[in-house]
Amino acid sequence: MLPTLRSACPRCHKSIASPLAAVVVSRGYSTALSNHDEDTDYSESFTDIVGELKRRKRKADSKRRQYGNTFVDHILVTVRGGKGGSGAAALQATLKGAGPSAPCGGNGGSGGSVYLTTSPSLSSLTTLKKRVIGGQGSSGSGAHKHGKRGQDVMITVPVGTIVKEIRREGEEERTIREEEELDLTEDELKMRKWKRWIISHPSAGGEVSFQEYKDAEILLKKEGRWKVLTPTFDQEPPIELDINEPIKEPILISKGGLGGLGNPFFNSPRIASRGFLPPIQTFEFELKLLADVGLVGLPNVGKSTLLRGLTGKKAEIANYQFTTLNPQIGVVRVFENGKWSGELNDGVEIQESLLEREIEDLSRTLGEEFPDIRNKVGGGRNDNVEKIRFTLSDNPGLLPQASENVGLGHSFLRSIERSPVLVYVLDLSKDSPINDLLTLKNELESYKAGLSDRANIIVLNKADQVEEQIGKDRIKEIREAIGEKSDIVTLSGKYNLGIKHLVNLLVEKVGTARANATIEADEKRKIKETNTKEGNSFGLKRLEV
Ligand SMILES: Nc1nc2c(ncn2[C@@H]2O[C@H](COP(=O)(O)OP(=O)(O)OP(=O)(O)O)[C@@H](O)[C@H]2O)c(=O)[nH]1
Ligand SMILES: [Mg+2]
Repeated sequence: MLPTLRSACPRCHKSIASPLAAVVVSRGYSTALSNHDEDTDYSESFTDIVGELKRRKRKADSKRRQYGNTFVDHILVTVRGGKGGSGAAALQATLKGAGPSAPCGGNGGSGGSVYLTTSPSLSSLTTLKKRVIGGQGSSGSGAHKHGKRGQDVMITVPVGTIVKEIRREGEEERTIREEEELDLTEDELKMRKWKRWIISHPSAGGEVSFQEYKDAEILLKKEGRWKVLTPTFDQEPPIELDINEPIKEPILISKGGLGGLGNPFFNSPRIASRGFLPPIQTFEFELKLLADVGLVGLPNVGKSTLLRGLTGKKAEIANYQFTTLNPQIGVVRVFENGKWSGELNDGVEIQESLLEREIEDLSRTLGEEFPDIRNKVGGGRNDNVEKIRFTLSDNPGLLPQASENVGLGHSFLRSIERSPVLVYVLDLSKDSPINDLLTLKNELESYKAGLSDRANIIVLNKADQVEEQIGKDRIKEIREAIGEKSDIVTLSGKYNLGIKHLVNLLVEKVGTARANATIEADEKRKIKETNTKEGNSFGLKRLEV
């Protein structure tokens, strides 16, 4: 049953029973509105929407052809803070014969740093660049003008990302290593090093002398500005972060280099120093989605619709395969009165997202309030006391041979593997949902032994589209194939029917999974404590001698 929502035609502003009807008109199905002007062509005003539909379908198709390159859950990123700008060796302009001009070179600006933060809108590492470099500080110039600071750069990741620094190498070490192969004299090596860190202006008074360089080095060392080697992992442990909750203050992972000093700082006006080049760090980013419940199903069976019905989160829904390209996580809040966060008013249909957007666009055009498609639980917010809250991930559709990395393949299986409760979602309106179930089981099992049994809730969706007897036969067939060990829930995600039973089952399974996890963690802690007492903190028992 479609909801009856009041709206009006965008052209003539005549009242139409439902905005859905207006959309139907827009697509040329004018028979649906027989009492409306027949010679009016409404289709033009919606061509952009139809175009958008085509564009999205093309996008989904091309993503599918890329065989899973869209969901990135593991990536190596090289990061470097920005280089500091150089100091300037400038002299103040003086009148002819007025004596020596004073040094007036400004300092270089320091380089921008690289920070890490989280965003709730991300559910993949796709947006990460492979190289991230802080902005370079600009050089100082005459008249004591200091250079500008380089721009900071932010790396944004989803919650659930593990970040590990796996390599760190400074420019200085690399140069020293290369020089070792050149067979240079000590003086030559010294001169090369000075030239790396000091800018000299030999224009007036011939070459800059050894002594001038030496003095500059002593001064820079005194100021802590002489380039020291990058600390190794033993000296300064690598950065390791397990991001389980949103980051409040961005975390610094790579500091920008200090700017160089201008010539007023040195004994010789012909000398200034260069800005620092921070070391290159390689980070490994891995996304582990932290959902209590994972939905597993072939494409287009209604997983995203179910996520919406359970969580109220606006997941992408459309009637073509691979609408969902990245896992989506929503929070299911279940209240003491039996309601849950995504629960809708009775009879309200969960729309395909495009259709929903059309309705909202129409309301916007007409300056009306948005139709209340996503009603929240109950009227008053304080009516409900929360009983349990858990997360649920809607995953991209699984394809046969996913375990051999076909479709979104391994990356997606890796993420569902982490959910302690798995739910198979099948389309009951298809001829043989049992075959789909066997395909899913087979893929999970081939990926990891025992994983297929973890999914012990089977959701048979789209029950509204099946004749009663045919539906019963299909359910019977599935029950016979799987035995009594799994729960079967027949429902219609789209029309919000039968979901309550699923919510109750999920509450029970998530509760059990959490209790088991607590027991396991307790046991591990106890073993660790015993081992620490008896042996050492690495869990190795001390041998009796
Ligand atoms: N009749 C009916 N249609 C449904 C039901 N659930 C979902 N649909 C429709 O099925 C189509 C696919 O739904 P989605 O929720 O996008 O399916 P999905 O499994 O997330 O698809 P992918 O993201 O491509 O894997 C949409 O047109 C939904 O409106 C249902 O219970 N009954
Ligand atoms: Mg989907």
